[in-house]
Amino acid sequence: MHTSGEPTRIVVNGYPELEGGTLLEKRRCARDKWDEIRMRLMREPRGHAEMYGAILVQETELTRSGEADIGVLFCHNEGYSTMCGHASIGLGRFLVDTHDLNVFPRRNGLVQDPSTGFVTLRLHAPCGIVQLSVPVKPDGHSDPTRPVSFLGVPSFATARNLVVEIPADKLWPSLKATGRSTVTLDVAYGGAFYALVSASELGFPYGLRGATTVTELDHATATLKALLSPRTELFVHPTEADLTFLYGVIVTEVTAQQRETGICFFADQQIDRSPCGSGVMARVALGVAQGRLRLGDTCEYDSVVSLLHGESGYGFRGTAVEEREEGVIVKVDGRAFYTGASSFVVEEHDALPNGFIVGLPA
Ligand SMILES: O=C(O)[C@H]1NCC[C@@H]1O
Repeated sequence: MHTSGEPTRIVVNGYPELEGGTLLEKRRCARDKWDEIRMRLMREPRGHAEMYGAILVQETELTRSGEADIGVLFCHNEGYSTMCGHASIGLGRFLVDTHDLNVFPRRNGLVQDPSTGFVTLRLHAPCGIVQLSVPVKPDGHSDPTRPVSFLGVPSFATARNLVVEIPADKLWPSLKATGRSTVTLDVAYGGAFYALVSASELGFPYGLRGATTVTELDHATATLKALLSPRTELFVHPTEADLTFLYGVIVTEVTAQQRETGICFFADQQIDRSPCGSGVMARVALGVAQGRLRLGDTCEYDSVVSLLHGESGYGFRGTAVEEREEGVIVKVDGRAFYTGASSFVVEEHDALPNGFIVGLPA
């Protein structure tokens, strides 16, 4: 499927049983024991450097306790993420539409609210529960004309106005031109940790549509990620050590009243084509912490697709729904579409069984 242009390759069949009682243990098992499957599905020649995947996990500790309907692991060009909004939006439609109980054993337990036409389902992601609301047509299929929405895990800011010194040999031309060698940014969690930095802070006074090249943005965000990642005190999750790492850097730009655009570089400098659902959670939580957004406020988020190709209308909306002690509950909505179905094979004599990515270490 794709969500605002960002792909989700949903693994429905053929993935081995994962060891571990909890979803995070299963995530470790996928990484340590079955990583070649991720490589085969994500990387060239079956995938590409920007491919994204969702591996369905029928049984987790939260499906057993009745708190979730199904589990999921997310994967990308480098490993396994802890949250993914765009894939959750696609999965909402897919799980409503599949009637294969081998794929989704609890499918028949889903209930449609007759007053709204929405089906609610609870996805157990590595960061916690993602509660999806999926619009359904009278014929029982998901409705592609209306957005899917989800309520995410509590989101919060961990650093505001953090000044990062860029070493002279790492400065990029646009920052150099400003005469500055520092960048001020924020860090926030939305199921995964993001550094959030405005385009003008990076030295692009005309914003993301200005003279910016993707290469320069790639260099700037990779530099920030390398400088920030060792500062683990910025990425502390209150309960789970496995969630404690910097996942991405989002370059943001305010384009109108409660409307923003941005480019999210995540994992190994993958560029999210969508506005990044978990990034939207982090951005809304930061907006609340800054007093820019209040509970009930909605902000629209455009993405790289609208920046580069002039498309609009396929962004996400983020709403600050509730403030809890652990963080802000953010509602995100967006639209996903089917792109096809595939079967993949690796022949016995294939010299490149696990694929490769041009430009990254094989
Ligand atoms: O929408 C999201 O949250 C994701 N998209 C790719 C990177 C993030 O995991």
